[in-house]
Amino acid sequence: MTQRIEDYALIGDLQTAALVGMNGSIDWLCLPRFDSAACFASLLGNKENGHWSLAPRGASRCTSRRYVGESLVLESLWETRSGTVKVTDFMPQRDVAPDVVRIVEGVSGSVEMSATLRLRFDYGSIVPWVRRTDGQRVAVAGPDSVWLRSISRARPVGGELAPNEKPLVKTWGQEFSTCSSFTVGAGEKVAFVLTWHPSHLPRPDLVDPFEALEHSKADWEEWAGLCTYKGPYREAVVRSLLTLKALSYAPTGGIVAAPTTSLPEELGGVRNWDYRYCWLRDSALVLNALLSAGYVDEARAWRDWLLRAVAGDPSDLQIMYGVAGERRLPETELPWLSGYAGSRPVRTGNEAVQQLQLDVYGEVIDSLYVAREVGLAGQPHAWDLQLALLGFLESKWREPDEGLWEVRGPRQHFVHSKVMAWVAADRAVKTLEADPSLRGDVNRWRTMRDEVHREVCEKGFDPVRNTFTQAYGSTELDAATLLIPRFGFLPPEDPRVVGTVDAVRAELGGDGLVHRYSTESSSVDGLPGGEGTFLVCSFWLADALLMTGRREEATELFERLLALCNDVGLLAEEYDPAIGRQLGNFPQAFSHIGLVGTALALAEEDEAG
Ligand SMILES: OC[C@H]1O[C@H](O[C@H]2O[C@H](CO)[C@@H](O)[C@H](O)[C@H]2O)[C@H](O)[C@@H](O)[C@@H]1O
Repeated sequence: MTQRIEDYALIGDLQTAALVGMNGSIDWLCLPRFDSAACFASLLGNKENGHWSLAPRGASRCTSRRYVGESLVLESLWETRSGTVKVTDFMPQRDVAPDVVRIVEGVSGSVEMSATLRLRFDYGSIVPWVRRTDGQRVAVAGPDSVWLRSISRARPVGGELAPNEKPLVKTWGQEFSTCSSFTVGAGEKVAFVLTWHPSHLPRPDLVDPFEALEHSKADWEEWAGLCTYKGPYREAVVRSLLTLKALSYAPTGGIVAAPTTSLPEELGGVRNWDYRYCWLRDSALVLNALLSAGYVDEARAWRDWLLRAVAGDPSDLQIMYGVAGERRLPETELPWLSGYAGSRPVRTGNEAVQQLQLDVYGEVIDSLYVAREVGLAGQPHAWDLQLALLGFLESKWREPDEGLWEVRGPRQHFVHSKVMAWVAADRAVKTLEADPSLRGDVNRWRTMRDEVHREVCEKGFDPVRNTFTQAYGSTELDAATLLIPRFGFLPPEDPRVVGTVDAVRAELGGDGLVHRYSTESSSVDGLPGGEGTFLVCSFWLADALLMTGRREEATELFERLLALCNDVGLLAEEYDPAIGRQLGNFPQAFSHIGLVGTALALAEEDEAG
């Protein structure tokens, strides 16, 4: 595909999401859930793998676009020689069936529009059987059916328009696609509604696109209005929060790491992973970000999702689950897709599900601790769960693991994993100290906390270079060690913290941003090739600079990162400064969590004087 990753904008309905390009093409859409097979997969291949384009005839890129207010309703403006049109794209919050609505509105003059709907089920591999019924087009293949309907509406502009003057949408089949053409004048509107439905069920109820638009705007605006953050960079913060909300799966409270799979971490490379699942780590951090902006309902929904997902023996805890808590996420490759910019393989599922990542215990226990601190009423079994997780961690923390970066090389004693084991024990101690009525032996967790601390400082710190290392006995560095002061493992003014911040910046820096670790040798992650700078790590660097008293540098870095957001405020996982492009899955929760965290930290510092 020729579109850059940052040329896409996100629309979604809290169960799945679509990517709309600046060229007017929806190139990614999985129905009915985030992790369902895509029916538009040209993002990871070519036009034949499914897309839905809608643009003025002959135009290749919209003039400008924006989200309407604080919503996920996308408005693209197309100025052409003959006139101007506005295209509004959104997914109404779901009643039963998922819909994608596209409304074309004439702004001035008269514009000839053309549209091509090429549905290819099962990630671009299955051409459906398309027929016309009840004035609609329906595409059917196996379990899937998709209905397409167009509705025209003329609005009087300086005079009455007779019904037969409504824009006429001509639709025809061509090359196993549905094509349309029509002309819109000022004030006229043409809406398309695409609806997915299980193919064995009768035709779904139809939504009114114009009413749905008003509801969608109102729903998103109402949600955004609950944000308690009023400080600087509010617009970027709210956009990030809306994006995080859009990554949550409303029926269960699960939160996906990103709505895409296999957007590459290196153009043409193999680091292409499926992020349409709920990582405990990513979700716990999303939760903290939402809580910090006043969103307690989401925290409750995720806490309840967590309790259901991890129910059972703590030794069976997985580092990620499906959106409804599914445990099997087998990794496979889709050989028929050529990959984004030729980056193969395209994968679905994620083998990292099998890994031991000790940090997740710390992240989960910390987020439940934060939730309790901000007043989320505890559930009796939430504390039982934490005790079970702590018991398991107590028996495991001395073992090597795959760490938060999910390396596919050999297990190591990752410093960040151990620090997060310390966090788990520390939060248990604090919880029991605050509420002695809770079941548990506070001294047991104090002992564990002290032992982990001692070991990390002895084995994970290089006194010669004055920095924490990536793993015990390793000479590699890791940007995750920037989190040491944030989680309270050491105070920010500790010389070992300051030394680590400087060393990470010097050795992992890339044009002012940071890589998560060095990929020069594949011995760490077991993968060939390299990757871009990691955006959440760059936000962590800004946080660490702020905490260590370098406010000006922190602000400068934060503003640099803000400038990397695309035109509608979205960030992928990584950024390659050499080619000036976003890389990796998009939009990624991690990056937006980073943005919210740093903005709020800067504001807090301001307030503190
Ligand atoms: O780099 C190799 C690994 O990359 C992915 O993991 C990354 O994304 C996760 C979801 O945001 C995040 O939790 C993790 O910290 C990141 O390293 C991929 O999912 C892995 O399969 C892969 O081994």
